[in-house]
Amino acid sequence: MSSHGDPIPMTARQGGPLRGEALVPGDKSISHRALILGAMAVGETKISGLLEGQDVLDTGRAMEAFGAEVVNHGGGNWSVHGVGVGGFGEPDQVIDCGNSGTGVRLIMGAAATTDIAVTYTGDASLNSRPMGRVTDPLALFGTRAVGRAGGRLPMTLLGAKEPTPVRYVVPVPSAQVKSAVLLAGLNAPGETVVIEQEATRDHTERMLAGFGAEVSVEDTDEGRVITLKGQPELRPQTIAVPRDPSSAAFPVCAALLVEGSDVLVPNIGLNPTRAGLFYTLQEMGADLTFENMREEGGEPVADLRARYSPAMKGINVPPERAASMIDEYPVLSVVAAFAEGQTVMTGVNELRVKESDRIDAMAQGLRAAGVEVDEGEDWWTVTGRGFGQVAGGITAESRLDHRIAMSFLILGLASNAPVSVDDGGPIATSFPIFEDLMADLGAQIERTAR
Ligand SMILES: O=C(O)C1=C[C@@H](OP(=O)(O)O)[C@@H](O)[C@H](O)C1
Ligand SMILES: C=C(OP(=O)(O)O)C(=O)O
Repeated sequence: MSSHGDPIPMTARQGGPLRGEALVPGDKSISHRALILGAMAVGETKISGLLEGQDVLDTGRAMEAFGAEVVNHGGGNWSVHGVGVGGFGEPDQVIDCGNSGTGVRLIMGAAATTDIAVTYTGDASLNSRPMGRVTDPLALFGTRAVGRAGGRLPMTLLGAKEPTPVRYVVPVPSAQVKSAVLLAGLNAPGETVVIEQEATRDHTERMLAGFGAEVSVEDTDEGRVITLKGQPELRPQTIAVPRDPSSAAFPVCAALLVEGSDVLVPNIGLNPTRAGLFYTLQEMGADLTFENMREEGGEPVADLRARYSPAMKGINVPPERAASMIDEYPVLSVVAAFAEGQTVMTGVNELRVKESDRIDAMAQGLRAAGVEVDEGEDWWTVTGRGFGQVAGGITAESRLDHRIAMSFLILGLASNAPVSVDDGGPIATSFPIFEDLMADLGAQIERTAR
């Protein structure tokens, strides 16, 4: 994958307005889940609009290593011939999940309750991220894990021989942890119960129900209680993946910041557990509208229209909204740099354990670009300089983190001097068409000579 290869330095600079339609690729979270549940069903699942980013391709290869047949029919159409719950075979090679936390954590869960030994690894970013948050609950099923110090990859998981169902209160707001436990629960007899205190993205619950599992969700004083009946036969599905709101965030924020812009981003998944950024931008005064609201495949979708919005103001982003926009804080911090007044972001410790420490990565680059940023362990603030007042003129480190690379390039489209990133390679993990899509809108982003 490109983030393993030579760095791809890139530079963004001011140009004319951004205009047109931005057809962003399929949702990354839903794409991973479609491949994994397809591999756990009996028969052929058909997927259209699959994200063909490296993270998802790595998950597809992993499903093949477990014995599923994964076929690319072209044009975003894929099929997965599954081996059934409990049908995973032992891979004869290490499972390399590249840069993807979602990939490795969900796959660990899916394989944890089958009696096979699996070794996982990833790139330097993934191998520095904590896996104990997943292997701790998987141990309750009877799975054993041996990895590097601090629960880091590479790591081998010995699947439970006789899995027992689990009741688990998720200690951090993480859809990856919740999903790993639910996927492990699929091959445990009886009921697995997962309780989350803060609602996180619910694609796993929705898709499990779609594949015919018995799954119920109840809001109680203890939190959101998800109950799954183990050992179902999953029925293959036809899945149309909606476009990714987390990718849409980049052309949307660019349009808000670049003078004269008017961009339509059609058919975006607006699941409420994902849409927090768009409500935050509206509260800041963005000219952002949801057109043609509708339901598709059980998920709310709309066309987003974003226009240049030079009167945005900083706000306090409520901590209870964090999970619904967790991947969007880096690009929000860029918008906040142009707004008037301070933007306060609290309840965001999780940002420190993503592909990079995202608070530190954005704070360092924004400060170098002339923006005041203050931070604590689980909060940060950006003091907006106003439109036309952000200096830029930096080269930011992307730290093997696609969202950091794209966020700094968006900064460069509106700052006074160009902004470069040392490596745009990681962008291909989630948004492989980013450069072409932005160029079609009129953005001045180019690869720079090293
Ligand atoms: O479940 C998922 O698909 C994801 C969950 C989130 O991670 P956490 O579970 O670590 O919050 C998010 O950051 C990631 O991009 C995708
Ligand atoms: C955090 C992210 O992904 P993952 O955890 O799957 O690596 C992301 O895409 O922003």
